Amino acid sequence: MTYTKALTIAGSDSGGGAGIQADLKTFQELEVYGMSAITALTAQNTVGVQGVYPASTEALHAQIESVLSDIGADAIKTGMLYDEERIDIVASFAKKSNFPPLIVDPVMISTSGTPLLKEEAKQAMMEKLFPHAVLITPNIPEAEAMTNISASSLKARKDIARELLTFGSEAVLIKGGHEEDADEITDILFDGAEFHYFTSPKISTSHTHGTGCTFAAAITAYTAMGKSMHDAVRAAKIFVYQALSRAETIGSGAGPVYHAAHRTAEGAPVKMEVERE
Ligand SMILES: Nc1ncnc2c1ncn2[C@@H]1O[C@H](COP(=O)(O)OP(=O)(O)OP(=O)(O)O)[C@@H](O)[C@H]1O
Ligand SMILES: Cc1ncc(CO)c(N)n1
Repeated sequence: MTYTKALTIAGSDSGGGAGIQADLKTFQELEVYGMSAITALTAQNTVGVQGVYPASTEALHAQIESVLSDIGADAIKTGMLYDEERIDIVASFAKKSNFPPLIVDPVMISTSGTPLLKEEAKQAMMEKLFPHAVLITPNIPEAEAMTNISASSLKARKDIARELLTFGSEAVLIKGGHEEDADEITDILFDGAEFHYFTSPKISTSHTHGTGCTFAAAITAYTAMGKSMHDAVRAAKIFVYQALSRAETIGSGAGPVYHAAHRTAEGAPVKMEVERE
């Protein structure tokens, strides 16, 4: 059997719910061989982030070089990148012509409010990394922070998607998990030609830690398998819906999603619509 392989370049979440740990769990659940390059360690649990300890730039460079020069990857994902120096390292690899499809989850701030990317590195991420990505996956606060457009309406979210696409990624996915007072959640995928809407009921739970990482990791795994972007997003949305629907209490705060839920779950109520630009 030949393995399908994926690499995550992200921060470690000691609590196991987000970051590298969520990515590797997701890859494994989807039978994709997972590898990691750690940008920073976080001391983190369900209550918050107690500390952030960046890996040296030398260590980050060496991890990516080790993995790609020997094992290789069918798709790569980034999560927490911490600062511009570390973005530069990732971009120096991503520039190479044989670099695998890159999914950039533009992680900026933890749910509990701790910065995971330095404010001054935001522009560098947009200008230096987005042009190499097949997909970027901002949530609503990240999309707003990158464009200074309030994402309050569907029209505004479409404008945000159009603006973010100008940075050069092949597609943009605006995630709707932060939608307040909603019964349904819609994620919008835009590739310059079509808007695809993926809608599911909103699950009422406070255990949403790691949804964004898990979603982007599942998209990366399905991309590594060779699915089209639309099919990868659809399959990943089902995976994360199932993981959220089975999230149990762990710790005293916002617990993690349950990555193994798809093993026993039967489907998920995800509706899809498409609209031409
Ligand atoms: N309560 C919910 N019910 C159903 N789906 C949800 C819910 N919350 C998030 N999702 C889905 O989970 C995925 C991740 O979206 P979200 O906007 O929460 O990402 P994020 O904010 O980056 O995650 P994180 O909480 O890890 O920072 C999307 O597909 C979104 O639609
Ligand atoms: C390490 C890490 N990456 C990403 C997130 C965002 O969920 C987090 N809380 N921690």
